[in-house]
Amino acid sequence: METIQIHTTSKEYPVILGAEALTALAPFLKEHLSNVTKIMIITDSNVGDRYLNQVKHQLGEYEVVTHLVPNGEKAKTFDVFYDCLTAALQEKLDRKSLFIALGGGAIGDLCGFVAASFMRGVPFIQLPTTILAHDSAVGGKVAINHPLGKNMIGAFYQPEAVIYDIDFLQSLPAMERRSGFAEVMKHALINDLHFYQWLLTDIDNLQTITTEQLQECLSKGIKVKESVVSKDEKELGIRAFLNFGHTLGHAIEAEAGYGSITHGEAVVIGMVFALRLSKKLLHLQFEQQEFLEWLHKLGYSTKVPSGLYEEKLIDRMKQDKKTIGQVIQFVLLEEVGKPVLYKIDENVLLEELKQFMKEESR
Ligand SMILES: NC(=O)c1ccc[n+]([C@@H]2O[C@H](COP(=O)([O-])OP(=O)(O)OC[C@H]3O[C@@H](n4cnc5c(N)ncnc54)[C@H](O)[C@@H]3O)[C@@H](O)[C@H]2O)c1
Ligand SMILES: O=C(O)C(=O)C[C@@H](O)[C@H](O)[C@H](O)COP(=O)(O)O
Ligand SMILES: [Zn+2]
Repeated sequence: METIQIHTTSKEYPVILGAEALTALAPFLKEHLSNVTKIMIITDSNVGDRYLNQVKHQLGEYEVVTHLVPNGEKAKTFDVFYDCLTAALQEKLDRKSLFIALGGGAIGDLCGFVAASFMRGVPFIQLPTTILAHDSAVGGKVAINHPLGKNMIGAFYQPEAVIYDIDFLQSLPAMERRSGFAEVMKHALINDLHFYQWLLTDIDNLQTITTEQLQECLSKGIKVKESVVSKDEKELGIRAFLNFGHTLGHAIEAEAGYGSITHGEAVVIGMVFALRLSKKLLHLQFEQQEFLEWLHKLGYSTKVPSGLYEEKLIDRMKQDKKTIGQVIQFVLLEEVGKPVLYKIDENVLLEELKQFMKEESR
């Protein structure tokens, strides 16, 4: 088991990562949150059916209630958010109560926002169950979606701890492995050429990846994230680099309908496009073909899903949180490990996107 300490301006907390990390939960509560009155676990049925009893067993001496929400992106809606708050009030949670997010990024984002809002803020702990959550559980971005844009309603609100038991990852379906691994690639590409090269040479199958390799990927990814959020918790500057691949990725998710493509699979398409722009506009030296072949071998599609239109995607990008005064901004790379935020003219972007969608659909 490994502990990675996250330092942000508002809070410091540990990520406890490894096999059987769940056993660290009760000792953590005893040491740091000894006066907890009640615990509400927010989870979904995919995760709850498999792991809820194990978690409850660890919490034997506490008063625990569970609130079940829809699986996946359907959890990040106003209605579900409202229902969580209603359940918390009905269960008489108070300011000394604790929320636990048991699940992937959707559960973490929702539960974190519930915790941030309930009585103006009560503590929460993240128990991630997906690869993707090495990203989402760290750094304190919590949010729900609006039909007009991804993660539009939310807060920066840090957890008390992230307890990341990698035994939970064994039941992840292939599509969710791909989704999560996309954020591992992102962390490598924006921060560390050696990390990227190691991924490219050592990881060729996400189903047979070893526990050691997986833990190494998660640990390295979390350290990249820590190095960014410790300097810029609220995205006043460099935190935007963590949005590499997301300008187009989020537009695809919203335009396709939340949940019809996984977050990571949309981000992969966004990264491919951002790398292409980086080569064209910033003369990035990068073996794009090698990257594409690796992605295809791992099972990713690098095409924008059919039925989506360039103009509509551009409209979505104009509502991206990085867009200021209607000017779209992309995270591009000058080099692998050297990201920049780049303002891009809408007409240039439209032409590039048209070309990309034409070539990638061949
Ligand atoms: N806050 C952040 O910084 C941040 C970072 C990246 C992504 N996100 C958000 O995270 C969300 C995606 O998270 P995700 O990829 O973890 O997906 P998810 O939480 O939607 O989970 C994906 C699916 O896998 C199931 N599942 C989860 N764990 C499982 C397990 N161990 N075994 C079997 N099934 C399991 C879930 O029930 C769900 O159906 C998106 O909404 C994205 O916007 C947030
Ligand atoms: O932590 C961040 O900052 C990120 O950008 C991480 C992203 O992987 C994540 O998808 C995040 O939720 C996107 O944030 P948003 O502000 O663009 O909604
Ligand atoms: Zn993301």
